[in-house]
Amino acid sequence: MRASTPKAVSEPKTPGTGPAFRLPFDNSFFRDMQGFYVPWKPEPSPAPAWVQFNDALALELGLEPATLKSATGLAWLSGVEMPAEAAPLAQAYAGHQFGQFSPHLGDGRALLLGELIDTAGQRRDLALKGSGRTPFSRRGDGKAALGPALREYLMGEAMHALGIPTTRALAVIRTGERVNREGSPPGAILVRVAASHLRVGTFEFFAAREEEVMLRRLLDYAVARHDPALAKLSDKPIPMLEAVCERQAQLIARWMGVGFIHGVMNTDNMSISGETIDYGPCAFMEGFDPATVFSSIDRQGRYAYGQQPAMAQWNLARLAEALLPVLDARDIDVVERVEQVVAGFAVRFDRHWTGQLRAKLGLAAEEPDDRALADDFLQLLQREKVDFTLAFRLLSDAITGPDAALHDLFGRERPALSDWLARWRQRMAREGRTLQDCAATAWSVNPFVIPRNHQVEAALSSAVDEADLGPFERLLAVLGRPYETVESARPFTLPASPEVAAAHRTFCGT
Ligand SMILES: Nc1ncnc2c1ncn2[C@@H]1O[C@H](COP(=O)(O)OP(=O)(O)OP(=O)(O)O)[C@@H](O)[C@H]1O
Ligand SMILES: [Mg+2]
Repeated sequence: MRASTPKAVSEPKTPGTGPAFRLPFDNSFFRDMQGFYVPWKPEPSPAPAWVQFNDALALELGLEPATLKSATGLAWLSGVEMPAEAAPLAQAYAGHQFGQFSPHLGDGRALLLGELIDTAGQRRDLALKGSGRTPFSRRGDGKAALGPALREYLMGEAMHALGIPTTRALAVIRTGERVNREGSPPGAILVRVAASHLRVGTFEFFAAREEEVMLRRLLDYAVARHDPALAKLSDKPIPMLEAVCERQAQLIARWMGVGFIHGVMNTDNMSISGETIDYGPCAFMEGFDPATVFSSIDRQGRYAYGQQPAMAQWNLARLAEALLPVLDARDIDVVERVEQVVAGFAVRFDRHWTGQLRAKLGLAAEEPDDRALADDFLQLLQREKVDFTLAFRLLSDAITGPDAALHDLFGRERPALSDWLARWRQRMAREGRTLQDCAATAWSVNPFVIPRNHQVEAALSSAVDEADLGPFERLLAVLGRPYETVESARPFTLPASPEVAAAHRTFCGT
């Protein structure tokens, strides 16, 4: 650990001695993991310019925003020049994409620049996405368009503010060239910060090549980085698999608690660290329906909202398979134990999901019928495709306030809602806590505002088509305080559905 490295990047400049500041990288992956990557340089951006810079994240990394936002900082993060201590590399990985195995994916448009130790002592990757072709690019151009880069920035910040583990963006930079996509949009680089870029697909890459020694090294590296408490065990694969299952079970329950649909839960987009990674065609669900899909490429609904736990488990089974070569072959029960761990994901998820739902209903005590109570509410939502976020927020408000707005939202299901509310209130009376406390529980997990797709798209089209970042920045600011009732943010709580929006507007006066 290099926690004692100067926190800020500023250092006094002595004329003629090079840059006035540094990025204090400590590149464990480059150092320890030869054979897992190709050293590679980004393509220099022809005319780079900042589009977004994340001051708060820079500070978390121990970097001075003002210093990094200099011309030198821009050159470093746009491929024009490499910071002295960077060791840029493209990582190898494979992956199951929509069920099909691709043995050779890897960073086709991304590069790990290096690792930084943040102010909390955590190791974080600093990577570029959209920085040009690499040996893994296949037929791709190695580029990213400005719209999707800004989308990833916004979604990552929204998830972070919601308290959900996620990769985040330090910056979005225009490269100064147009990319070969529909409408020839501006090209961009997303500067991404992650607990690591180890994916389920990283293990699959070496398992498919039957590289047992490499798999062992990868396992040791992943454990040292994400589960150091397990590092001393002589037999690490099963405990590591359990730890990854636990993190994914928590993550998927948190996603579903805010209506998040990842959209491309391929094994190459599932992180070993338990962070959300790759905000491709993701979105937040509005009207509640577990079959909701956002991605046009997901025609079968494989990654629909309600499929996410099953798909996470499927991906974890692929991780388990990839670990088989490093399991103790003398242990005849080993396959059975691995199967139990993967099957155990469902139990872990269920526990976290029940916990989420309980909190969403304002409950803290545990009663056996809580899950049925919550499921009945979800069924009511599903019948009329009621807006998921509004319903739970208005339900939270109804704990200590009036419930007229909630009734309006349920349309024809109002009588059924009244019956359900009566049951819920009886249950809450047994909490042994004040209603204010119950409301505080509910408000802490039921966001007031989420990134609604129609608003995200409008903000992105202003940014990309009209070079007006105002709407994007206003949305970003609102999403930074998702659980607070901020009166000026009411317009951002409106769903896409005109009927629901109209009813809500009437009620809220927005
Ligand atoms: N424009 C591109 N050029 C080259 N390779 C690409 C391009 N777009 C995607 N790929 C590669 O295709 C594979 C799957 O892409 P996917 O969209 O899941 O990842 P990504 O969004 O590029 O990156 P990440 O998962 O790091 O966020 C990856 O190997 C990725 O590097
Ligand atoms: Mg990806």
